[in-house]
Amino acid sequence: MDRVLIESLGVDTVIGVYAWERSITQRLLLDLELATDIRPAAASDDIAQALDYAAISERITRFATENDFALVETFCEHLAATLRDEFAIPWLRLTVRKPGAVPAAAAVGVRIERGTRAEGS
Ligand SMILES: Nc1nc2c(c(=O)[nH]1)N=C([C@H](O)[C@@H](O)CO)CN2
Repeated sequence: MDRVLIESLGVDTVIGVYAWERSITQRLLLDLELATDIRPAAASDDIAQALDYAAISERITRFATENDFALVETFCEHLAATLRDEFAIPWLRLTVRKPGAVPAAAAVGVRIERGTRAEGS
């Protein structure tokens, strides 16, 4: 299956398990691979036939502002379900990094895959 990509999307959200994290926003960096068949979009040259990465990026930004989870895991799981449901995405890989959470690391985070990949993809 083909993929639409969104890389290093920055969003600001309330996220964290500690008390000091509950009253600030922190930046998360997201990478997404979204399975889709690009051939209908390519054949028609019509955005209506495409998985619109701009619309999905806007939805992710809104999701981040509307939620205030403790764990990165919870953010990931709920975001993956929201995107799969609203954009009819059969399979996705989502990586969420929290830069600065562990000062000695460039970033820490979580990667999940949800849904069913087409045969051989
Ligand atoms: N697996 C996880 N471990 C930790 C998380 C998390 O969301 N998932 N969060 C924290 C704290 O909020 C940390 O980011 C503050 O620096 C610690 N471990």
